Amino acid sequence: MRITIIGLGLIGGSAALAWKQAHAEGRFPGGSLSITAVDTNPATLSLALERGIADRVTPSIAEGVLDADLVLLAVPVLAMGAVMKEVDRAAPVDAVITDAGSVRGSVITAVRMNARPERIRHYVPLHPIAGAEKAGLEFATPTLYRGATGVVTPLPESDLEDVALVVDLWRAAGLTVVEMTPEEHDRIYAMVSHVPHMIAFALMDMAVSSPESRTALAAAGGGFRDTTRIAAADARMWADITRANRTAILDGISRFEAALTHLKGLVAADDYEGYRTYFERTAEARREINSSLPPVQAGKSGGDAGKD
Ligand SMILES: NC(=O)C1=CN([C@@H]2O[C@H](COP(=O)(O)OP(=O)(O)OC[C@H]3O[C@@H](n4cnc5c(N)ncnc54)[C@H](O)[C@@H]3O)[C@@H](O)[C@H]2O)C=CC1
Ligand SMILES: O=C(O)C(=O)Cc1ccc(O)cc1
Repeated sequence: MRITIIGLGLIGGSAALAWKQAHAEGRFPGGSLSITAVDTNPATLSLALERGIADRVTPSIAEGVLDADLVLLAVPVLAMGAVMKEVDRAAPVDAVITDAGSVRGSVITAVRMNARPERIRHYVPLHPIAGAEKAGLEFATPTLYRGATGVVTPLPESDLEDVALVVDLWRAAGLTVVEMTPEEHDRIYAMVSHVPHMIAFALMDMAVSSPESRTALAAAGGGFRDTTRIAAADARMWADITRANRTAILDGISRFEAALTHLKGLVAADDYEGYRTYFERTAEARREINSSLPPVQAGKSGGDAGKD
């Protein structure tokens, strides 16, 4: 199988490494494997060749997708439409297209607007819920996806064989795949990923705005570090996600404000029983995440998308 990855950063590079490893271990579902990398950053392409992450590299999308069986779009979400336009012009008409973007609704719309209608049958969006606060190929690792969840959001037109192929490929990289509708995906990831990032950014802003910030940050313990780790994430990526999922993020921020206002009220009233009960409830909910339940089979569209 000839895979072309457009955007060989943390996500695209880790996918390449994971698939190469699966292939070396005889677990790659697509038979033979050859990876072509396309990236606008020449240093990334040099590194990809130097480390054997890709077999071929090119800055040209047209050249990179010419004979592709499958194309993975792993560029920032607001770049997906422009990239798809170039892919559409040059890729074989039956090439499977998938994208790893963090937002579904607006990315799917951008892909639809920039591809001929018959291509959409071969388009299978799948968002790996694995990453880090570090961007770029230098941080890519073959184990990034191991044990993580992936969310596939097939379109009404999606070819079922293509859906199964994309799911199998990501499973070989280590993901457990669940299925959601795009709307469900964007609401849920606003709540468990996008808004938590907004809160981490705001928490950092609060800390650095304090006159005592230097002393405070140097003296902060694990709790502050844990809750703000993701504030170090890539600014361009998060600006793109914010615009692309703005409505759901605004709704999530409002719900967070309501939760914080409720807690503030308990503290203001010094309602000891009230806030103790509140902490008990949230602690119990948080501990449940640790009890290693299988990934949530979200959505009425239903459950585990792949076949076992
Ligand atoms: N970083 C994370 O934790 C996660 C990110 N994602 C999504 O995956 C996608 C990629 O994110 P990362 O790999 O983290 O970013 P990254 O910044 O590490 O990599 C993006 C790569 O795309 C290249 N690029 C940008 N525009 C391009 C274009 N027009 N044509 C070709 N190459 C281009 C950049 O040079 C860079 O190498 C984004 O859509 C992001 O929302 C999904 C899951 C997790
Ligand atoms: O750094 C972390 O813990 C993350 O949560 C990474 C992440 C960022 C964006 C996504 O779309 C999915 C995962």
